[in-house]
Amino acid sequence: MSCNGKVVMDGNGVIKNHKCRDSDGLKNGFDENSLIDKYTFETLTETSDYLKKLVSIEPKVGIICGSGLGTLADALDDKIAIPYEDIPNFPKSTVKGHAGALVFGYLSGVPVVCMKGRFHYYEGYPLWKCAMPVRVMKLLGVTHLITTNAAGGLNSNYRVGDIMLVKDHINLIGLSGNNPLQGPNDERFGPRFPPMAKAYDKKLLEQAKEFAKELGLAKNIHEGVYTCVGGPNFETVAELRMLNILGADAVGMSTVHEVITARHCDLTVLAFSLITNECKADYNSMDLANLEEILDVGKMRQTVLQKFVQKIVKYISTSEDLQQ
Ligand SMILES: O=P(O)(O)O[C@H]1O[C@H](CO)[C@@H](O)[C@H]1O
Ligand SMILES: Nc1nc2[nH]cnc2c(=O)[nH]1
Repeated sequence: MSCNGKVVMDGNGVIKNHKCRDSDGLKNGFDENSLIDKYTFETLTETSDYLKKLVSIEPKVGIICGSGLGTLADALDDKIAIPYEDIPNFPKSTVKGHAGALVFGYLSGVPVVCMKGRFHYYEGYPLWKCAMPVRVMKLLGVTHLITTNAAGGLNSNYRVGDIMLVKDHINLIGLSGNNPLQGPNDERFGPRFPPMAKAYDKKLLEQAKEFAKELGLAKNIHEGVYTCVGGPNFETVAELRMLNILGADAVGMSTVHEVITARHCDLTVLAFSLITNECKADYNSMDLANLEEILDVGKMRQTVLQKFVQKIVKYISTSEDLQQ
């Protein structure tokens, strides 16, 4: 369970003052030897056990709904929604467009669990905490993660409403020394030094591209590189120019730490961005990104994206190549 005592952490989750450990160092779910106060395997198992007792559905696919994409969870059959505040050790959603519930149910007959609302670094949560639900999904039996986001299009060929399948990422936050896997490594989740060169499953990506075409999105589907910045402010013109030079096609404030955590514990990953705004690296441009417009684009695409995700989930459940 989470700590009720006084804990003072810096922005990276590094503890400054912790007054509520017991002698085994794990009473409150934290590892005493860690400079970073991360949940242990046991703490996360407490969370997954709580959910297993509450819900009989055994999810195979985990879905993370991006900003304005919570309606992906609405398409589930036989839904059971559990508010984050009722789940032990779960953070709370604080951003508009992220409802804050874990939704269990079936998509195309396949048992799934959806995060209707994700956690962002700019909300004040350290990266490991933003990504902790991915480990809970793993402990629930999930083998595949579909993570989605709203993102600004850096690639000049991208238009609002397009979908970018993520083929790779640039972990800007990680390259500057902040990573969800920081701190002691628990081999029960995965290795100390996980490779990230093939983080996004190529076969799943190719298949998703075909599904997008079947849904009439041939002109709107791309594959590209996503980059995650800390936020919450949108980028300056100089920053957009830098991101273009780095080779990023879309920019957002999420997803990368989830994918790293998922690959670390060997989940197969598909990620896609809904391009909600075009990032104009031009001082004369009058287009300024704003949340309302971003959420509107999610609404505009909700029906087709529900069908898109349904097709992907069905494919995951039937494709032998993807069985783990
Ligand atoms: O990445 P998701 O959660 O879709 O949200 C994106 O949209 C928000 C900005 O409006 C930011 O949180 C950005 O990361
Ligand atoms: N950082 C960032 N996140 C976004 N999410 C949606 N659009 C944007 C954007 O332009 N920049």
